[in-house]
Amino acid sequence: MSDTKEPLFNRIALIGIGLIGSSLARATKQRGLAGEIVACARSKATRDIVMELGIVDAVYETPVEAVQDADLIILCTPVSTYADLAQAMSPALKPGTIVSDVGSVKESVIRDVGPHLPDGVHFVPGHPIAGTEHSGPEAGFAELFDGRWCILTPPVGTNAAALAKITTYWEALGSMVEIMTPHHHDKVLAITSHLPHLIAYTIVGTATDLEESQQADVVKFSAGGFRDFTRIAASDPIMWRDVFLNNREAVLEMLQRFSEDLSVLQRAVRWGEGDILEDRFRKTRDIRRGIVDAHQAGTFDAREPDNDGN
Ligand SMILES: NC(=O)c1ccc[n+]([C@@H]2O[C@H](COP(=O)([O-])OP(=O)(O)OC[C@H]3O[C@@H](n4cnc5c(N)ncnc54)[C@H](O)[C@@H]3O)[C@@H](O)[C@H]2O)c1
Ligand SMILES: O=C(O)C(=O)C[C@]1(C(=O)O)C=C[C@@H](O)C=C1
Repeated sequence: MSDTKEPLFNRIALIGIGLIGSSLARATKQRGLAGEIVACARSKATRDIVMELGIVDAVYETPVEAVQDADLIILCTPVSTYADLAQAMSPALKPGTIVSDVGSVKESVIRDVGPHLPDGVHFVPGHPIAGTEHSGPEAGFAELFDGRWCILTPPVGTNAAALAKITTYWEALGSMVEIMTPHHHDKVLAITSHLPHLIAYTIVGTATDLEESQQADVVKFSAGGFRDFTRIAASDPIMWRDVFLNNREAVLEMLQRFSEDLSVLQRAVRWGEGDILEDRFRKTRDIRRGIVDAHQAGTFDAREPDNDGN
């Protein structure tokens, strides 16, 4: 009798094969989680690259071809494409198929995808809290999800077996799974991910609007904090446009609070109120230390948040 383990899924279809899709393809293949991995990419150039990279078994031009006979479909494109993709692939979906995604916002995804799925198809939205500023199929790597959180936001009434299977899949990719409501997800991510990106895009934009003489020195001396902002501000413009268009309420709420807090610091700088500045900076340093401690205890994130040794 053979002791070869059955893969978790017979056929996984990845709709969109950029940073996240190609990382999923690589990790799924490396860990033997699917009998077959197929993808959908619109351009021939991308399809050629993906086949050359050898990360999938087949790649199709249209979603309806790609999802044929798949038992797991994962949307890995910018979130504004989800409604059209769900509509396009729905005629090929069979009862029992699981549809998931990796989108950075969740309430809009449920709104956009859910109505297009036929009865009996299980929808389990997800979001790996892992990424880089790079995009495209060459940017992916198999270890991306290792030791990172993956948040699942199953709608009320989600099939328990489908939820358990997606949980097992992400855990097999090395992630830690947390389940929450899409509303809670969007609020938390608005402050931990979306606002930081908005601030990075702003500060780098502000620096590039300076007079020419100052601009040259911005580039020359951007070795510290500013350089970190430029990394984040290099993230994909389409993906991030879609995040802000689809998490408007939560981002605006966090932005309002942020602006108020910034005004307090602005006032302290103006009036030389050192105690206010010091108090705030001490509190934030404690928060950072708490995050690192939780990380080292294995309760926050199994990977170093950064490599600065703090
Ligand atoms: N980059 C990150 O850090 C990160 C992290 C977690 C989740 N996400 C989410 O993952 C998703 C994909 O992001 P990414 O970083 O992999 O982006 P990416 O730009 O690297 O890849 C997206 C791919 O989708 C393709 N695409 C766009 N529209 C398509 C369509 N209609 N049909 C088929 N393919 C299409 C693009 O050509 C591109 O190859 C987004 O929804 C994003 O919110 C990104
Ligand atoms: O590390 C990065 O470059 C990221 O921006 C990753 C990051 C994040 O903000 O943490 C970006 C978007 C996601 O939806 C999830 C993860």
